[in-house]
Amino acid sequence: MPVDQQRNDTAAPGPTPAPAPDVDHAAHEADGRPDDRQLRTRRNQMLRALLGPERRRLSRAVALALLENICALVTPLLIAAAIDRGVPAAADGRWGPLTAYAALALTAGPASATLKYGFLRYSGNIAQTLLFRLRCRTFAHAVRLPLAYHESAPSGSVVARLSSDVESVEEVLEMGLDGLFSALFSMVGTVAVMFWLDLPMAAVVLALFLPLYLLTRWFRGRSRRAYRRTRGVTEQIVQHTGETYNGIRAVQTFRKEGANGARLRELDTGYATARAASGRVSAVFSGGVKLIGNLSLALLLALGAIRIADGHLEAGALTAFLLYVHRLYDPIDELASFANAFSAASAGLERIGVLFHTPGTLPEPARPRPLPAVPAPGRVRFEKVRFRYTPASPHVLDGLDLELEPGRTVALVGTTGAGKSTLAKLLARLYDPTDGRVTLDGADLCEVADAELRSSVCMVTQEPFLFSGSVAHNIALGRPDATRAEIAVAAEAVGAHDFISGLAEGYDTDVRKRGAGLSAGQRQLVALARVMLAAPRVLILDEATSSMDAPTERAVHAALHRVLTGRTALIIAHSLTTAAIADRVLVLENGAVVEDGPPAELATGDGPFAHLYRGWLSATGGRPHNPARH
Ligand SMILES: Nc1ncnc2c1ncn2[C@@H]1O[C@H](COP(=O)(O)OP(=O)(O)OP(=O)(O)O)[C@@H](O)[C@H]1O
Repeated sequence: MPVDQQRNDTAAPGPTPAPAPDVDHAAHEADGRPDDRQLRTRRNQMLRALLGPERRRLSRAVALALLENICALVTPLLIAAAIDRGVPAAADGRWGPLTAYAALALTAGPASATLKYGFLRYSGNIAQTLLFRLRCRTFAHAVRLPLAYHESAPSGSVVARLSSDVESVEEVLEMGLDGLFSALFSMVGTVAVMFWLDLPMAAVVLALFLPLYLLTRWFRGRSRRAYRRTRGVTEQIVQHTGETYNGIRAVQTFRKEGANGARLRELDTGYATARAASGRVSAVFSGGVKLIGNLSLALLLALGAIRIADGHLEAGALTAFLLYVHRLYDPIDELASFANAFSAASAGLERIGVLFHTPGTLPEPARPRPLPAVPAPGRVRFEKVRFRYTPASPHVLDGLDLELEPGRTVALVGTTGAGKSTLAKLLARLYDPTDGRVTLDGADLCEVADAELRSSVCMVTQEPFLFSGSVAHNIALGRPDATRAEIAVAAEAVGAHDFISGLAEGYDTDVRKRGAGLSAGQRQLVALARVMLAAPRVLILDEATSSMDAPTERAVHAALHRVLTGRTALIIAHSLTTAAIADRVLVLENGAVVEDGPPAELATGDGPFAHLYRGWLSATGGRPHNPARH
C-alpha cells in the first residue's frame, strides 16, 4: 500500500472538468486499440478546455499574424507594378513611380519583419501559458485518481502522460502557432491576390489544390496512426526504465541488468521502427507537395506565356504570379511540419484525455456530514460489507459485520490473501464497499468530507514513505500547521527525538529520496511520530514484515505502544509480538472472521490462532517477547 497518509493539500487547483465517463479506462489502456472517434472527441475537449481561456490573447496573435502577412503579400505586387509601370516610366525619364514602388517595397519588408517578431514573442508567451496549465491540470488530476486506477494502470503510465505526452504538445505549441497562422494566412492571401491578378491562371492553381487535398488527407490519417504507435512505444520505454530504477535493488540482486538492457534495446528498436514509419509518411508528403508545386510552376509559366502573347497579361504580373506560387507552396511544407507535430501532440492529448476521463478520487459527499463529537471517539463498524475489486473478480469480503471499540487495539491475522489489507483499505476509504457500509462514530465514511476523514483515519504502511525534505517536514505531514516544538514533542513521545537530534542537521536533515538516509526502524519511528502529531481517531497499521534487529524492534514496539494508547487501532499483524500487544485478535479467512478474542485466550485454545501462535513460537525458538507491555 503506497499511501502513508493521504492529504489533499498537495493537489493543484481543480482539474479540467472531466466529462462523465463512458468507457472504462482499463479497457482502453489495456487493449491499446481505443475507438478513434472517442479519442478525437476527448482530444477536442482537451483543446477546447485549454484554448478557451486564451481566446482574447489568441485573437490578438491572429491579428498580428494577419498584419504581418498583408505586409509580406504586397511585396510581389509592388515588384509587378515596378516592372510594368515603374520601369517603362523610368525609360521615359520619369523616375518618380519606380522610386515610390521601391520605397514602398523597402518599407513593407521591415514592417513585416517587426510584426513577425511581435507575433513570435506573443505567441510564445501564449504557448508557455497553455503548457503550464496543461501540466498543472494533468498533475492535479493524476494525483487525485483513485487508488484503484493506480493499482491497475501500468506503472509509469502517469509519468509518461506528464513527460513525453506533455512535451509533444509543447513542440506543436512552440512551432504550431507560427506555422499554422502564418501559413494559413499566407495561403489564403496569396490565392486571393492571384485571383485579382489573373482569373484563369488562379483557377488552374485552385484546380491543383485537389491532388494537394487528397495528399494531405492521406498524410493526416497515416501520420496520426504512426504517432499513436510512437507514443505507445515511448510510454513502454518510460515504464520500463521507471520499473528498472524503482526496483534497482531487485534488478541487481537477481542480475537482471542484462535482461532489462535487452528489453530496452527491443523497445528502442520498436521506437526507431515507429519513427521511421512516420518519417516515411512525412517524406512522401513533403516530396508530393514539392512535385505538385513544380508541376504547377511549369504549367503556369506555359499558360502565362500564352496569355502574355494574347495580350491578357503583362510580364510583371506573370513575375508576381510566379513569386506567389512560391509563396503558396512554401507554407504547405510548413503546414506539413505543423501537421506532423500536431499528429504527435494529438496522440499525446488523446492519451491525456483518457486520463482526464477517469473520474478523480472516490466521490466527495454532496452534503458532507461532520464526524460527531462523541465522548469516546473511534468506534468503527463494518455493516454487511461486500467488496470486490472489479465487477469481474470474486468478492473479497462477502457480508462482513464487525465492530471495533473505541480506544482498543485489534490485530488482524490470517493467511496471505485472506483480505486483511482490503479491510484496511476500506476503513481508510481508499475504496468504497460494493455493498453495505463502513461507519466511524456512526457516520458512513462515504458521507464524511475527504479532508476530515484523512485527518481522522491515518494509515501507516509497511514501508512508510518519506517525502524528500527535512525530517521535521515529514513528521508535520500529520498536521502541516504544527510548530517545531510540537513536532519535537511528538518525536519525543515515540522515542525518535534522540536519533533525530543525532543527525547531521537534526530536524532539518533532508531524508533524501525515499528516506534512503534513514534505516527501516528510523523510518518507522518518523512515521509513528507523524501519527502521534496527527492524533487521528483511528490508526491503521500494516506491520513491517522485514526483520529489524532486536533493539530497533524494541524501540519501534515501544513507540507503537505509546501511539496506540487510547486510540482505536487496526493492525495487520505479521508477527506474534505484534499480535500479542493487541487487546483483541481477529483471524480472517477468505474475507470472513473465523476467530475473535483476546490473544492470550485464543493462544491457549485449539483454533486457527493457536495454530498460528504455535507456528510463530517454533519460528522464534519459543521465546515470545513483548517489550511494549514491559
Ligand atoms: N488491487 C487489487 N485488484 C484486484 N484484486 C486484488 C487487489 N488487491 C488484492 N486483491 C485480491 O484480494 C484478495 C485479498 O487481498 P489482500 O491484499 O486483502 O490480502 P491480505 O490478507 O492482505 O494478504 P497479505 O497478507 O498477503 O498482504 C486477494 O485474493 C487478492 O488477490
